[in-house]
Amino acid sequence: MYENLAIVGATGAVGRLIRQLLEERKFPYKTIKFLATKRSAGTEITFNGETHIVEEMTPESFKGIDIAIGSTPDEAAAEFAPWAVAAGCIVVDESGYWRMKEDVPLVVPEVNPEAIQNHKGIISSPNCSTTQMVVAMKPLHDAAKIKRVVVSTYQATSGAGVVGEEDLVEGAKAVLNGSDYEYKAFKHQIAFNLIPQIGGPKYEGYTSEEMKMVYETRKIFGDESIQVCPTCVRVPVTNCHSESILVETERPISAEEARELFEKADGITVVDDLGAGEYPMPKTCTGKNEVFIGRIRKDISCENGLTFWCVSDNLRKGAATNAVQIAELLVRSSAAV
Ligand SMILES: NC(=O)C1=CN([C@@H]2O[C@H](COP(=O)(O)OP(=O)(O)OC[C@H]3O[C@@H](n4cnc5c(N)ncnc54)[C@H](OP(=O)(O)O)[C@@H]3O)[C@@H](O)[C@H]2O)C=CC1
Ligand SMILES: N[C@@H](CC(=O)OP(=O)(O)O)C(=O)O
Repeated sequence: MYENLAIVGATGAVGRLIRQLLEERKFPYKTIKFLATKRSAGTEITFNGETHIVEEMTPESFKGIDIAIGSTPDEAAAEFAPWAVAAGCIVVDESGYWRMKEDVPLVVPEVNPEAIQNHKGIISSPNCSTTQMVVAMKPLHDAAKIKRVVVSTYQATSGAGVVGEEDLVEGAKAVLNGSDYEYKAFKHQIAFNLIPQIGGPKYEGYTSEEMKMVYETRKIFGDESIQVCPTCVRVPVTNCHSESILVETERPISAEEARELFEKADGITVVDDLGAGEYPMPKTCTGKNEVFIGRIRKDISCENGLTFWCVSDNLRKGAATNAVQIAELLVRSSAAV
């Protein structure tokens, strides 16, 4: 039984939502502790009506813990996961640090739930832009094998954590007031602007965020032949990542067939009526756990192409919801033993 939980990075943008989701989904537990850095140690958190005090994470924090859900920066994840595993705990990690390591399953429950069985103590949750894209790809890939994907992202500022959210709001106020504001999460002004760079240079002019979409997609589908060409852009939207996705499949898929496949798929909601002005938008998808799809249409430039618009809450399905779903899979698998 997995009944003793630790939430690592409990005070961050993703950590706050993990707490909320565990409450919303009535996640079963006996004990729970909330960990962060010295900066937040001592902060009071109310969880399921009880007051908890945030503790500073140390190697001893994981004694007696069965599952730790981590949403910390990469460096902290690199440090704490081995401590937790040594203490006999299973780590569900949100950071980028463990995702591509051998022996670490990279799991999206709607796509490859079976992969959790191969864990050796650490299970990773993918990058937020990758997660919503692979949920959308799954029914099309099953039906007609996706050979190639061209994706452009429109990523919200909450993707850069609590500081990213503040930068947009405070930066916009500064522009409107004519005052100065020093951006903390972004290299350029994000208010009333777009930034076509997320992450540092990584490969052949692509950024680290873009290459995560390439490598993680292949690992999740267990298919190294899938070609992905991404462009990741930061936009002045507080929450929800949007993506324009074009897939090329082995056999042609009509818009009608794609709509049916999406409608039947786990974790997808179709909102698609161009005439009525209905399609997913960040404003309507924020606070929801699904991946929303609209603007489904044939690629008029290519016989086997299909294109659509995809929006999802990056802090929920892109991070916290996916991690909590993985923890739920673990709990279900332990109950089945
Ligand atoms: N935001 C998003 O859309 C997504 C984020 N992720 C990943 O999730 C992780 C967290 O992101 P996010 O919530 O946005 O980031 P935030 O900066 O908002 O929060 C970071 C959290 O980690 C804690 N932390 C930092 N260093 C340590 C440490 N050494 N030991 C213990 N706790 C530490 C912080 O504690 P303190 O309050 O004390 O500083 C805080 O609770 C990152 O790896 C990110 O890449 C993944 C998918 C999507
Ligand atoms: N980099 C993403 C969010 C994120 O944290 O991704 P990752 O977990 O891969 O570092 C964004 O800024 O929108």
